[in-house]
Amino acid sequence: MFKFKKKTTTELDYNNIPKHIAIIMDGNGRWAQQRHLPRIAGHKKGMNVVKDITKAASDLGVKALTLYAFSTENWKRADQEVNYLMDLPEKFFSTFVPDLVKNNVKVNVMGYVDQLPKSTQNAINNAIEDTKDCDGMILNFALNYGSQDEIVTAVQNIAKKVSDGILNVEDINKEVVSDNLMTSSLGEFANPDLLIRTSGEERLSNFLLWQVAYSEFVFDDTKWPDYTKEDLINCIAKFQGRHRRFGGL
Ligand SMILES: Cc1cc(N2CCCCCC2)n2ncc(-c3ccc(F)cc3)c2n1
Repeated sequence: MFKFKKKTTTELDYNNIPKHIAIIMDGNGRWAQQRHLPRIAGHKKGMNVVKDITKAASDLGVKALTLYAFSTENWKRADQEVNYLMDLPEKFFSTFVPDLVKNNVKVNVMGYVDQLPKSTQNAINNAIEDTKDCDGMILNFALNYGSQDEIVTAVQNIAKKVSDGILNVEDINKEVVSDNLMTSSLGEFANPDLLIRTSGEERLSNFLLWQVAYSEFVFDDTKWPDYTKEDLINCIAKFQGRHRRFGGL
């Protein structure tokens, strides 16, 4: 049931650290279930792993780290679990903002934030304000996010610009679409170089569908609550071990 990991030291090429890493932090519920704990115990442990991996990624020189924290589909879960999850951003920032500032990490949140509880929105806005002058790694939380909704919203915004005479139909291209996605605030780091999904599932689950067109995917069997800096390094090593092509030879 519990796999003991062989300690290995992996050498990374620090000239080829993926600039933007996106992570689907999966396996929290199953981690708790295997230990006969309530699901929220997995989320609680998972939040502490977010802190560890944020620090690890920043130390490794990652420029942007996107974490899939809550999808638009997660509202279907039990009320008790959703209520607990909605408190996590506040809990995270109440203890971690000083560390983020110390590590020069800038907070960004993408998703339909206006649909979240006001207390959650306030915690997010305060953290964004407190870290706005940080110019190190961007910690980008996907919260109440869904890629298909994101694309529909982008199409609606572009159509409005055309009807308002701001944009001509023939001027709509890939850059215009990208500029209207929620990741546009990440600038040159909008598209992940590496997408990691933990706990062995090999699905995108409506995450960054447009942005991952040329990303490398690494699926790690480790459940998120057990994920460590060593696991992140191993995933980056797999990324570095692949010959990356952008559609060319
Ligand atoms: C809903 C949710 C769940 C959540 N889990 C812990 C990580 C595993 C995935 C599920 C549970 N975490 N962890 C951190 C946040 C968070 C989100 C936004 C923000 F601005 C600051 C922190 C979070 N949010």
